[in-house]
Amino acid sequence: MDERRLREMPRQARTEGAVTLEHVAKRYGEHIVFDDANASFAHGRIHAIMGASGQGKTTLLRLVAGLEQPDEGRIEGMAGLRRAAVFQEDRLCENLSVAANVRMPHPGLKGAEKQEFLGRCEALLTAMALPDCLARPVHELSGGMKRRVAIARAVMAEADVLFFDEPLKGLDPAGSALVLEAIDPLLDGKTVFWSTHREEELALLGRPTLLRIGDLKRNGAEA
Ligand SMILES: Nc1ncnc2c1ncn2[C@@H]1O[C@H](COP(=O)(O)OP(=O)(O)OP(=O)(O)O)[C@@H](O)[C@H]1O
Repeated sequence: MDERRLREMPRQARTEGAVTLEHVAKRYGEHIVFDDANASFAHGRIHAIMGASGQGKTTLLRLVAGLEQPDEGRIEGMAGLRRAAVFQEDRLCENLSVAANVRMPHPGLKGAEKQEFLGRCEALLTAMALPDCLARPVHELSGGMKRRVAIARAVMAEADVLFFDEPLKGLDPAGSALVLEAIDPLLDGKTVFWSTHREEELALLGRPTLLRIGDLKRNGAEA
């Protein structure tokens, strides 16, 4: 990987405070996902959200991201913050090139700035073992390659808060380690919500705070 180049990438300022959940309830019909959830997630940290399938990891991320509203209670600490996400589906535009996809959050980039941005994307994708793919249409890529493009797009977006919902799904352990090593400098100082059910990702994430979603259902949690 081109370490020097990655380290030149701009970093976000650390944000003070926390995202808090206060007495949050969320139901789908009769199904109660959260009853009285209370939690605090410090800004500028990586928060690993762990739990078995169906426990509510995606629901939590969607609530904090503002894509769903709680039935009761409040979520504070997100006002005015820029968000980017990798959800379980890649949500890439299949007929567009990789370059066009990673540029989507930056529609105003032109000329030298655009070239400089694409140079940084190329360095990041190369570090993820995806060299020379910027010009390729996304529909030509494998599932694991698309995952990495979706992750690159999110970390290259100028977001304060990043949501990753099982982002390494479908990647083997070596590929997962490579991706995490590559994006690590770009997560610095950002508030990151990272959902997974794989314990081994915790070590790869460095020192994330850990929320087991079962604890959120039972009681308050602070991270
Ligand atoms: N739009 C919806 N309508 C009805 N039920 C839903 C909806 N979204 C989620 N649920 C239910 O809410 C519960 C929590 O779902 P969620 O997707 O948050 O779990 P998860 O922990 O992310 O699971 P996985 O690891 O499988 O992605 C599940 O029982 C699910 O069936």
